[in-house]
Amino acid sequence: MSEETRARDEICRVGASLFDRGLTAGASGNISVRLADGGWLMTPTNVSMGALDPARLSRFDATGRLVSGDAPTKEAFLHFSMYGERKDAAAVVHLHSSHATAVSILRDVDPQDVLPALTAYYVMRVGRLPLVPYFAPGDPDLAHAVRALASRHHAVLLANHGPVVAGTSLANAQFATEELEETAKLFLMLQNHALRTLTPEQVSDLRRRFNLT
Ligand SMILES: O=C(O)[C@@H](O)C(=O)COP(=O)(O)O
Ligand SMILES: [Zn+2]
Repeated sequence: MSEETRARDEICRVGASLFDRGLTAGASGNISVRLADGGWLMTPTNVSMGALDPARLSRFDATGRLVSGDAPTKEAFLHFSMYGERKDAAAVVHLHSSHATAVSILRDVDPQDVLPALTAYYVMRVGRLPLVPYFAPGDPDLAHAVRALASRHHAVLLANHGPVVAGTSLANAQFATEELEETAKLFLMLQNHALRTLTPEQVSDLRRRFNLT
């Protein structure tokens, strides 16, 4: 089986898994994968993550030209922004997962780092999470705003919208997105409770141990 065939199947399998577990509803969310020839596969616009067809994914060549498949996600430029700034990114996942999206709507969060270091696994998979100011979905200014953060952050939270996460593989992007969602859920459960978050020393220790940037 070719690398591209495997990538097509993996995108559809991951999309169905995310959809079936309620991590993005309706036709929300999008996924992309960078291929070895420098091109990309992206999910088409207006399609449920639960009903993706490997043969209909949007295929771009290495110059970013659409060469086959259905019309791509309206966030194609946002995905390209991530890849442009992160040479190690092999995949990008964007969801409207409920808890992360709820946090993206809270008024009093730190826009430099929206979620506290609640657990070690969150620090290991996500790290710092900046809030991208609100722009309409598909607005080129949204892609520009993500580009401005992407060299320093593989995960960002779009205000009043949802998370965007890059990974060195589709599995890593998926796992980090799921960890972000679980941490957002904990954060909301713990509102109005006194927290004992990880200390800066504990976070630095994790960064050293696991070679995190
Ligand atoms: O929120 C939106 O409209 C997009 O960001 C999205 O999640 C789904 O759009 P398409 O990928 O164009 O279907
Ligand atoms: Zn969206």
